[in-house]
Amino acid sequence: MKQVVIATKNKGKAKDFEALFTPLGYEVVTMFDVAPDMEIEETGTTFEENAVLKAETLAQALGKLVIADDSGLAVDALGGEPGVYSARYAGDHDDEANIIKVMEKMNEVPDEKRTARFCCALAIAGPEMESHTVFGTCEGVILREKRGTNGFGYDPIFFVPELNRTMAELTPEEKGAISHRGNAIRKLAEELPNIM
Ligand SMILES: O=c1[nH]c(=O)c2ncn([C@@H]3O[C@H](COP(=O)(O)OP(=O)(O)OP(=O)(O)O)[C@@H](O)[C@H]3O)c2[nH]1
Ligand SMILES: [Mg+2]
Repeated sequence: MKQVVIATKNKGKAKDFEALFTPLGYEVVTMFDVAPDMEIEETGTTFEENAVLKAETLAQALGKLVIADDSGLAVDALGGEPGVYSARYAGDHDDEANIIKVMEKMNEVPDEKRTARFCCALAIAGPEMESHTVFGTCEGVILREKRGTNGFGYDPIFFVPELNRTMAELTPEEKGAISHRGNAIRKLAEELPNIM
């Protein structure tokens, strides 16, 4: 089976990528498989910078084509927070603490001002190419309580108006069809013939 290497250690992301790449005939390989001991510090201030950092670091180590994802939640009423700090907003990769922090900060924010978007920068890097990034978003509204158990991160409080469900109430396939990650992957697929 053809493989696609994703520079991630996030199992939720890996599942999202599997839902998107398996139908195309690709096996998703992550850092757990190819570089379990590697730690890549995310020192960038934008999603794009961090995605390139992750993709180039792993591509260089493996001598292979690699895709990386840097993503997060941008809440309008919080001036775009948690943004690039989404994974470490309250506790490091503590989804529950991160959700509680967002909900507490938004306690006084009325329903019509609770708009937000998920953002995803994907970078593709390899030994014989210039790195390239694409960006995908998904618009939604932050709820006052959690709904659903699928997905990861902030999915249970991210309501998608068109589907009348939270991200955590969608199957991986349904999420992929509308998510920031799915939108970014579709853009990358469109641009691939021009960049390689
Ligand atoms: O509810 C969510 N549904 C999503 O679809 C989603 N995508 C991103 N996020 C949040 O943003 C952080 C990314 O930070 P991030 O790009 O640095 O990834 P990460 O540190 O988790 O893994 P890695 O890929 O860096 O190894 C994640 O941890 C989450 O908190 C999401 N939350
Ligand atoms: Mg990270």
